[in-house]
Amino acid sequence: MPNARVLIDGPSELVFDYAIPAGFPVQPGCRVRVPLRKKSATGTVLSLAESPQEDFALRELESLVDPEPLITPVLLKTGRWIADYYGSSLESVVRSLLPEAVRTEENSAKTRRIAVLDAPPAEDVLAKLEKRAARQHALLSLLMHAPDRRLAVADLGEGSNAALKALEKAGLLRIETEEVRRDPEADGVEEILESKPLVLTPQQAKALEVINESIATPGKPILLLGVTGSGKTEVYLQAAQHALDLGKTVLVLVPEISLTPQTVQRFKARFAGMQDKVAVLHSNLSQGERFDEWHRIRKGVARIVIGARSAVFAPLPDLGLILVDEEHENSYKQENPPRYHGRDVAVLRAAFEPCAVVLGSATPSLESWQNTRSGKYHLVRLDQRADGQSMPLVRVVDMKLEAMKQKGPHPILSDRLRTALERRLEKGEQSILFLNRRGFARSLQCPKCGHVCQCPHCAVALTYHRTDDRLVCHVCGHQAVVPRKCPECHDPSIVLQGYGTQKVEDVLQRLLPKAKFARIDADAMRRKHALRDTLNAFKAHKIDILIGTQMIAKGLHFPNVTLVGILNADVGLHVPDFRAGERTFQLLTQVAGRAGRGELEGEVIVQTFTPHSPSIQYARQHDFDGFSDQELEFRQQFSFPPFAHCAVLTARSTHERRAEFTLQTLHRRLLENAPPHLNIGEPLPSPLVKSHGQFRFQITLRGPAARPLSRHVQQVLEKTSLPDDVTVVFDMDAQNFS
Ligand SMILES: Nc1ncnc2c1ncn2[C@@H]1O[C@H](COP(=O)(O)OP(=O)(O)OP(=O)(O)O)[C@@H](O)[C@H]1O
Ligand SMILES: [Zn+2]
Ligand SMILES: [Zn+2]
Repeated sequence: MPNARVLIDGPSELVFDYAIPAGFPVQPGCRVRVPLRKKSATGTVLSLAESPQEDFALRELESLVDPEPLITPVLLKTGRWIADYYGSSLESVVRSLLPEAVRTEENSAKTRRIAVLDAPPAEDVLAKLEKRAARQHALLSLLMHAPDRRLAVADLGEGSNAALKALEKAGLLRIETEEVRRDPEADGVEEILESKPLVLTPQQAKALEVINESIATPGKPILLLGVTGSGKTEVYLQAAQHALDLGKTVLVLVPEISLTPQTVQRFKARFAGMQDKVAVLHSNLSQGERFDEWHRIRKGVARIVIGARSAVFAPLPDLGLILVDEEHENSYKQENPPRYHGRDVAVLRAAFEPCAVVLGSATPSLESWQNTRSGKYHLVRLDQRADGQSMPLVRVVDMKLEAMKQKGPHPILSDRLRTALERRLEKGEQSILFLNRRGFARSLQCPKCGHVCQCPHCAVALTYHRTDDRLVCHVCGHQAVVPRKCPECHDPSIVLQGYGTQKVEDVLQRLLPKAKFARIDADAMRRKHALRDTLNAFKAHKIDILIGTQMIAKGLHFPNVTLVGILNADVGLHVPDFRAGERTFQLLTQVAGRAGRGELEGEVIVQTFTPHSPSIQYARQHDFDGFSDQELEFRQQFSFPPFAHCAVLTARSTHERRAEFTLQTLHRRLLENAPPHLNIGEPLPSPLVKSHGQFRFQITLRGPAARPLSRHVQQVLEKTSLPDDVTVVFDMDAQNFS
């Protein structure tokens, strides 16, 4: 007799085996009620298996919570693959498959009572009631004229209960219970106008045809490489419509819901006619809303689901199409267990379903690109802008020369960019200024001794925030007062180095006093709806110049923007990560792509201290092929992805020595019986040596095949007992090397 292995709900990750009573239709993925100590609890069946020891009697399952398994067989299969590939516990995977809100019973469906009139009452009954029971008569008349002859009891007024009871007893009406959807959009202030499909360009039509064929007969994953403004979104919309027309459902993944308001908006607008069939899964849904949306999806009521990474597990039945927008974004990689890559899981799920899957980007990841070269993926290109506009002209300004000219080490604005901004103001056109923030914040440095104010917990420079005159750590949030003199040498002339978006805004305000500015960065966008409001104001041309960080690089479309300035293009190049060049190329191409998206021609000005770096030069020429050719050569030469799988093993502890020692032990064991061609790096301090009060050491592993690498590390971890105060993290296909 097999037993059921059950993951008990609750934070403690308990897993127990239970005997299955005869005739109980239990399957993996079922929700069950089980005895636990002296109480009963709920949980999820992970698997059915013979227990190794038969000598003690297992307790029996009490009951099934839902008659059918909540986790579909395809998702359970996907989950097992994730657990194996990424070296995560199956429990952590099940937690992703069934969100907390769905597993907790308190969130059970919300219901309300409805009075239903199946048929209008006979004339004489009505007449009698009119004389003897005015209240009952009034209720019946109300119901007779209500839509579908149904009314919520709560809407009938306080004093109606007795009358309702009497009518129900007399068999004149029924009271039934109905589920109420906790609708996250219910208080929606946004009015959505339905958009109509556009007539496609020949390239778009060809792309749509390939996708539609794949919806009918799922085959290889499709990589849609379309330059910025080529109309990828329109292709997604029409492909989604096609899948719906065939009675199938659609899953749309975006990098982050809050950062892609325009993409989400366009899906809402196109499917405005069936708004109750669209589910948008954001991170700020209440538990009740999440519960309801999940069940609407599971039952097939919601036909299109839009969400970030974790929506890849949305339990859509009859899935016909998965769209992964901006597939190159590293926010698809989950940085907590299970550390899966949402795009890769989407491809896998599509193979299991089977259904069509489309990965779209203007700057595909080199992993996906290499998959088209090796024939694993099908490549479809859109190499022209949909509105026939040319790609914007990109000029590169050497800031070393500018620094000499302006006689200061950190010029913010070159003469060329300033003149260009002025010209736009005169013509009533809009501009976007982009500031690359990675590793380049505003820090406090002593000009005499060079001391930099650092976070005591993270060993990174603290950033100055003017609004509250404080120093803040951008890793852990630690705050400190601004010193009036250098803590090291007591010199009072301690000064600010570098600049942030605030500084840029101040300088510009001085140089261009007539212009209206707005800032988009994590600080300015903390207020709810701040991003949406600012973007709307920009669209309505209440703002001339928008200044922002990474947050403005994605999917924005403003026809009146003719100038994009990139203030410090090369900052991201100087980080210890083999993808630094790729990231810089992607960012520059995406940001440059915001210019010239309307009738007017666009111009891009890139300020850099390293004007000849390949990432900048290829981005300047909009040359993805050129960039990827030379970058792939470098990757192949040094055995980096996509020619190898790369993983990071990190040990963290508040005790520096213990973290280091643990990692050295693991390193020794990894070297024993290693699979062939596995490259095991030396144990080293992580680039971010200390974070949140913990010291960090790491080993980078590279190997030609994923499974042998992942299994080898898992085997070593299983047979090594770790000290309690050391945490070891295994990150397969790591995206983050800090
Ligand atoms: N067939 C078409 N005819 C006319 N206009 C179109 C067509 N397809 C798309 N457009 C318009 O072209 C503009 C750019 O399209 P869209 O934003 O879909 O491009 P994209 O490839 O998704 O861009 P990005 O990757 O830069 O976000 C939009 O205003 C869109 O409405
Ligand atoms: Zn810190
Ligand atoms: Zn000093």
